[in-house]
Amino acid sequence: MAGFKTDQYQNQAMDKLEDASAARRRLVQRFYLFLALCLGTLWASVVWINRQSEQQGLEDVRRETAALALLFATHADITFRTVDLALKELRSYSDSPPEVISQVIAPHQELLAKAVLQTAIVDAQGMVTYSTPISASQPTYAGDREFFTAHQNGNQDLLFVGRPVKGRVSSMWSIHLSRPILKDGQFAGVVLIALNPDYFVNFYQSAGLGHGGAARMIRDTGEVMVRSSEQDKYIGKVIKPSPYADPGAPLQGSFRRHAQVDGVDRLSSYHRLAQYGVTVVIGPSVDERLATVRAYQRQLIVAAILISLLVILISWLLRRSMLRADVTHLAIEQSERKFRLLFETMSEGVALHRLVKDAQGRPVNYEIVGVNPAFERQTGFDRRAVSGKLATEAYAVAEPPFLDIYAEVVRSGKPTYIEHRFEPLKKDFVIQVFSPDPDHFATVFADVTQEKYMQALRDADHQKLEQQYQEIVQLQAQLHHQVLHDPLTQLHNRRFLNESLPREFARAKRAGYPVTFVMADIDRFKRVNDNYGHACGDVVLLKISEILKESTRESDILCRFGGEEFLMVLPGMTPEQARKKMDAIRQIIAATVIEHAGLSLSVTISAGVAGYPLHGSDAETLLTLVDDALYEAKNGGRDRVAMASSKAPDRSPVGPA
Ligand SMILES: Nc1nc2c(ncn2[C@@H]2O[C@H](COP(=O)(O)OP(=O)(O)OP(=O)(O)O)[C@@H](O)[C@H]2O)c(=O)[nH]1
Repeated sequence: MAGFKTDQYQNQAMDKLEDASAARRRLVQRFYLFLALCLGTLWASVVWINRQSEQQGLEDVRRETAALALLFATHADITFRTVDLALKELRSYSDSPPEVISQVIAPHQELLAKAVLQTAIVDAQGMVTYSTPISASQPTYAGDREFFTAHQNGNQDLLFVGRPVKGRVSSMWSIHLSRPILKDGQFAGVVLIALNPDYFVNFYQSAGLGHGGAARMIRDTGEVMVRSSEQDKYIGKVIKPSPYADPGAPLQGSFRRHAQVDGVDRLSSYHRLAQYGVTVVIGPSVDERLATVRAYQRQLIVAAILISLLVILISWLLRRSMLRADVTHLAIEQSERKFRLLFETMSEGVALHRLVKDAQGRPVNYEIVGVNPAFERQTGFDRRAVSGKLATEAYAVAEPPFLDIYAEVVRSGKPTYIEHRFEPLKKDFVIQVFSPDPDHFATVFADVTQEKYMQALRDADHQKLEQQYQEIVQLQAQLHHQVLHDPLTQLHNRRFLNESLPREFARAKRAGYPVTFVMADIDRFKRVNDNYGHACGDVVLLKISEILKESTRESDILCRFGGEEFLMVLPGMTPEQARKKMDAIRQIIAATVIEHAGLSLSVTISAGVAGYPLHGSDAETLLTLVDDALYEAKNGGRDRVAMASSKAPDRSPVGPA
C-alpha cells in the first residue's frame, strides 16, 4: 500500500521511513564505533602481548646466558687455578732434572690431560730448559714470546694469560698460562703451560647454544681466545671493544647487539675474570632463542589479521546492505514523491479504501483511507471530512455504495468499471476500480457528464438523420413505383414495359421458350363514362385490373397500356394457350357484376393474341400484331379473343360495332 497513501498517510509513512533510516544509520555508526574499539583493543592487546612475550623471552635468555656465563667463568677459573697450581709446583722444581720435573708434573698433566698441549720451563735468558713434549732437538729460544717479556718486564709473581699463539711447527693454536721463576726476588725464567683452546670449545659446545649462538673467551686486550663455533676463523682476532671491556664496567652483566663479525643479533651475558684479564661471553642468537616466541607472536598476528579481516568483511557487508537499504529507501522516497505529485495533481478524482469485514470475513462496509483534490472538486466532499470514515458515515447512506462490486474486485484482483449517474450531483461518472493489495481498493472517478450530454446530442442528431434518410428512401421507392406504375390501377405502365420487354425477349430466346402478348380492351367504355360518370369508369377499370391481376402469374407482366387497354406479356405460354386463358378471363369479366353508387353494371372485353416465335421475333412486331388482332376482335363484334394472323393484317380502319 506504500504507493497509495494520501497526504496524511504519506507523510506518516515518509516520517517512518526517515526515522527508520536515521535509526539504522545511528545503529550502524555505533556498530562501527564498537568494531573500531574491538579492533583497537585487539591490536593493542596483540602488540602488548607480543612485547611482553618478547621481553619475557629476552629475560629468560638473559637469565640463561648469565648462568652460563657464570658457569663458563667458573670453569675457566677452575682450569686456570689448576694450571696455576701446576705452574707453581713446576717452578719449585725448575732446577731439578727433567725426570724429577716430569714426575712432579705428571699428576697435574693427568688432571689436565685433555687441556694441556705443552709444559715448559724457560730460563732467564729465554732458553727452553724443559719441555714436554719435547718440541725440538735443538735448544729453543722463547725469549721473544709474550709470556716471557710480560714476566721479564712485569717483575710480579702473577699468573699471566697470554694471547692465543699458533704453533710454529704444529700450527696448532694454544693459550699460554705462565708464572715467573723468581730467585731472591729476581726474574729467573718462566714456567709455562700451553692449553688447547679446544678444551674450552668442547665445554662451550656442550651448552647447546645453537647455530647462531657463540660462547667466547676474550682477553682484556680484545683478542678472541676461544670461540664455540668457527674457532679457527676467529681465534686471535681482535674484536671491537665491548661493554665489559670498559674498566668501569661491572664484572658481570648482559648486553644486546648485532655482532660485528657475523651480524647476528645476540643477547650476551659476560663474566669477567679480572685476575686473569679474560672475560667469558655467552651470546645465543636472539632470533634462535626467541624462535618459539616469534612463532607464537606470528600466530597471534595471523589470528588478529584474520579476526580483523573478518570484522572488516562484516563491516563491508553491513555497509553494503545499508547502502542497498538506503538506495531502496531513496527509490521508495522518490516513488512516494512522484506518486504524491501525481495523486495531488491528476484531473481524475481518486479515492482509496479499505474493505471492512465482519467476524465471518464478509464485506460489510469500507473505510475511506483518503481522497485527492480532484475528488473534492468532482464530488464536493471535503477530503478531511471523509478521510478515515466509513462509507456509510461519510456519504450519510444506509448501504455502502457499490459494496458488492468493490468486494468482488478485492476478492478476484480483477479491475472493473462502473458507469453511474449521481443524481444529487447531476453528474455522470465512469469509475475505474482496482485493488492494489488485499483488503484495499482504489476508485478513479472520470467525470463524463459533458461527454454523455454531447453523446445524447449526437444520438438525437443521428436519429433525426436516420428518420430523414428513411423518408427519402421511402419517397424514392414511391417515386420509383410511380414512375413504373399506373396511378389508378397500380398495374405496371408502359415505361416499365419498355424497360422489361428487351430483357424478357432475350431470356426467352436464350432459354428457347415462347412469349405471348395479349392486348385486352374494355368494350364501349366511353359509354360507361358517358352514362355513369368518369368515377364509375374508374371503378370499372379497377375491377377489370383486379380480375386480370388475379388471372396472371408472378412471372407475367400485366400493364395498363392505354386508357382502357391492358397488355399481358406471358413468358412460357404459346399463343393458343394464351388465347384460351384470355377467353376464360373474358368470360369471367362478362359474368362479373360491378357495383358502384347503387348501380350494377357489367362490361365485356375484347382481346388480341400474338406470340413469339409463332408470329414474330421482336416486341415491336408483336405489339403491332397484337394490336391488329384486338382490332380484329373489335371488328368481329367485341367480347371475343382474336389470334393474330401470321401475316400483318390489313390496317384499313374498321368502325365500332
Ligand atoms: N373513367 C375513365 N375513362 C377513361 C379513362 N381512360 C380513357 N377513358 C375513356 O375511355 C373511352 C374510350 O373510348 P373509345 O376509345 O372511343 O372506345 P370505346 O368506347 O371503349 O369503344 P370500343 O373500344 O370501340 O369498344 C374514352 O371515353 C376515354 O375518355 C380513365 O382512366 N377513366
